[in-house]
Amino acid sequence: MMALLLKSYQSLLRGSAVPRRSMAAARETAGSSKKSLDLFYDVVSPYSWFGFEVVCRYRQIWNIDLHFRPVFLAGIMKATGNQPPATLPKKAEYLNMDILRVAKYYQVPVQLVSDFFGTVIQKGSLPAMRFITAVDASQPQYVEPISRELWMRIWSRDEDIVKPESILAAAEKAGLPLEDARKILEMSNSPEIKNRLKETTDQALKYGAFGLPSFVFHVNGKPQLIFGSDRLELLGSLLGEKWHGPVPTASKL
Ligand SMILES: N[C@@H](CCC(=O)N[C@@H](CS)C(=O)NCC(=O)O)C(=O)O
Repeated sequence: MMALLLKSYQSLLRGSAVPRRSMAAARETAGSSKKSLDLFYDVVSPYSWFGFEVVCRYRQIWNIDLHFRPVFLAGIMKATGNQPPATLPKKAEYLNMDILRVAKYYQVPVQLVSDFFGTVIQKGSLPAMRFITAVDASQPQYVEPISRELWMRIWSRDEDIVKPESILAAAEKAGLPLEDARKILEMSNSPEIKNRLKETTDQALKYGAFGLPSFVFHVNGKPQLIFGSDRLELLGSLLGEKWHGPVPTASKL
C-alpha cells in the first residue's frame, strides 16, 4: 500500500498528474458513451455537499463519468471579487432556513454550524482541501468517502476540519489506513499539492466559476458551466437525461 502511495506521489512530482484536462478532452473525443462531468467543490460549502450527494446518486442513472475536482472556495471568492452569500445579513437569515429545507428535501444530513463566521470564514477549509487534493493525487478512490466524512464533521456535527487530528479522524472513518493517512497529511503541505489545489481552482475560474458547487461538462469540445445544487434538473436536461428528483432511488424511475 505504501509503495503504491509513494509511486503515485513520485509520478505526481514528475508532473504526470498535470494534464488532467486534456485527459477529459480525450475521453470526449474518443466518443465514450459515458458523459464526463466535473464537480468542483469545497467541503466548507454546504451547497456543494447537496450537489455532490445528488450527482453521486445519479452517476449510474445518467451514465456519468464523474470527476471530483476539489478546489478552494475562498480563492474563487478572492479572484472573482465575490462574497460568501451568508456575509450579507438578510441573505444569511434566508440561507439558514433554505439550507435546512434543502437538507430535508435532498436527504443530506446538513445542520447549521453554531459559529458561521468562526468556522466558515475564519477557520475555512484550506488544510482539508489540501488533504483531499493529496488523496486525489495518491489514492483517488478515497476522495469520495473522505470528502463526505469531512462534510459530516463540519456541516452535520459542527466539528473542526482543519486540525491534523480532525482530518485523520475523517480519513479513518472513510477507511483510509492510518499510516497512509499520516503520509498523505504530510504530503498535503508540499509545494506540489499546494500548486495542484491552486491549479484546479484556477481551472474552475477559467471555466467561469464564481461559487460552488460548479459542474462542468463538454459539448463538442466546449465547456459548459452550471452553478448550484438547485440546477441539477437543468444539468440533466442538457445532458439529455431525465430528472427523477433529488433521491432518485426512492422515486419511480
Ligand atoms: N442556489 C445555489 C446556492 C449555492 C451557494 O450559495 N453556494 C455558495 C457556497 S455554499 C457560493 O459559492 N455562493 C456564491 C454566490 O452565490 O455567488 C444552490 O442551491 O446550490
